[in-house]
Amino acid sequence: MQLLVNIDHVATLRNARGEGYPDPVKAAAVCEKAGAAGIVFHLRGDRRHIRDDDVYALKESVTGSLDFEMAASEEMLDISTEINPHLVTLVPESREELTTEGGLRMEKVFDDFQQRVFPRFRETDIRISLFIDPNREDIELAGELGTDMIELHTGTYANAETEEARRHELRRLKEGAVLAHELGMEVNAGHGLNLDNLGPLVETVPHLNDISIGHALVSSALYDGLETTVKKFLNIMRGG
Ligand SMILES: CC(=O)[C@@H](O)[C@H](O)COP(=O)(O)O
Ligand SMILES: NCC(=O)COP(=O)(O)O
Repeated sequence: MQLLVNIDHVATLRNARGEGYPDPVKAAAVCEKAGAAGIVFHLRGDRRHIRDDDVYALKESVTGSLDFEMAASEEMLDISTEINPHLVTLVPESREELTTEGGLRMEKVFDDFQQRVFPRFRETDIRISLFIDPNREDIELAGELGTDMIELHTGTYANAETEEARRHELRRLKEGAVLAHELGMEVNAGHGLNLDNLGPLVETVPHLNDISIGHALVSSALYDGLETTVKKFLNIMRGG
C-alpha cells in the first residue's frame, strides 16, 4: 500500500491570487521527500486548479508514480498520451460540481471506453484506472473492459454521518476490493480521506495499492506543515 498525494488544492491556493505561489511542483517534491510514493493531479476541463503548465512541470519533476486524473474527453486523451504518466484515472466530471461526486457509471461509459478510450491508451505504456463506486455491477463491467486497476470511490464512506452508515460503507468497500482482486484488477482507493477515516479503511479493506489523498492532507498541512502531515498519513497507513 502506498500514498499518492493529490496536489490540486495547492494550485487552488496559488490561483486565488495569481502570484505564482504556492507552487504545486515544489509541494509535490516535499511530499515525495517525506515518503509519498507519488503524486496525483486532476486536470479539469475548466482548469480551476491544475493548469497545463503544471502538468508538464510535474512530468519533469515527479520521481515516483504520476497519476493523471481526467475526464475521458478528446482534449484530455491528447494531453495525457503526450505526457505519458504512469497511470491515468478516468473520472466522471461535471462543470457545476465542487468536487467529483461519484464513480463512473460503467454501463453508460462501457461502449465508448471500449471503442474510443482504451485503444488510445493501449498504444502507450500508460496504465488505466477507473474511478468507481464499490458496486458489484460496476466492478464486473470494469473487469470485462480489461482495465488494469480500479480506484474505489471512498467519498460515501468519508461522508457517512452515523456509525452504522460508516460500517455499511466499509463493508461495501471491502467486498468491492475482494471482487476486483478476484477479477484480476489492482485496487486503489481515494476521495475524502482524512486523518480520522483513513485508519479504519486500511484496517478493513484488503488488497489496497495506491491511496490518493488531497484536500484533507493539503488542509492539515496549513497547521502542521506538509512534510509532517505526509508522515502522519503514512504512519496511519503503516498501522500507527
Ligand atoms: C477522483 C477524485 O476523487 C478526486 O481526486 C477528485 O477528482 C479531485 O478533484 P478536485 O481536486 O477538483 O476535488
Ligand atoms: N483520487 C482521489 C484524490 O486524488 C484525492 O481526493 P481528495 O482527498 O481531494 O478528496
